[in-house]
Amino acid sequence: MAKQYDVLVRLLILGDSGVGKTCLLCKFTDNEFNSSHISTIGVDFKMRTLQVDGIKVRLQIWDTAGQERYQTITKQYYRRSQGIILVYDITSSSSFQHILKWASDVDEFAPDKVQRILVGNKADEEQMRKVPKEQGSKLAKTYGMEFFETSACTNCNINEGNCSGSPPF
Ligand SMILES: Nc1nc2c(ncn2[C@@H]2O[C@H](COP(=O)(O)OP(=O)(O)OP(=O)(O)O)[C@@H](O)[C@H]2O)c(=O)[nH]1
Repeated sequence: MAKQYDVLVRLLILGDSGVGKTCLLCKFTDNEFNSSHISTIGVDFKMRTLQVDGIKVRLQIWDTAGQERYQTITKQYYRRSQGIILVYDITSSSSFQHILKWASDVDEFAPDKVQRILVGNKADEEQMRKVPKEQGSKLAKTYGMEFFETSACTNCNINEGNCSGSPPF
């Protein structure tokens, strides 16, 4: 049987409850969007294989519960991750402020020099925006992260270059 992938990469999605972590993952792996909020219990994962420069890269993406009560469980998964996606909701200032706490947990529990990116989700909710795009960009620069605004709802920046009017920084 042909080998299904050349490289396995483990990614972890972190952020407050309700910022849209599960929706981002479902959109990326299955092109599905769920308008209701069903809180993740502990952790869950999904896979997607991409072709990158002729190499089959299998992404194993771990979705974590944002709720405080699951943090003991979710922190067990930091150590094995090779990349971390920190997510806030552009309509929620508190979810943005809490990125500092998520980033400090990453410093404490994830491998040294793990790659991180910052994502401001729900970019379709412009009229409800509480976090200016520049603030997200500034925070990302401070931590040396790439920054994207996304929408799992409208498919903005879920796959590269498919978000007209809202290119990644
Ligand atoms: N407008 C809008 N709503 C979104 C978007 N992404 C997610 N949502 C909504 O936000 C709510 C929470 O989404 P989830 O993906 O369940 O949130 P989560 O971060 O996984 O939450 P926990 O599992 O509790 O940590 C749901 O009602 C989603 O439909 C988006 O891009 N735009």
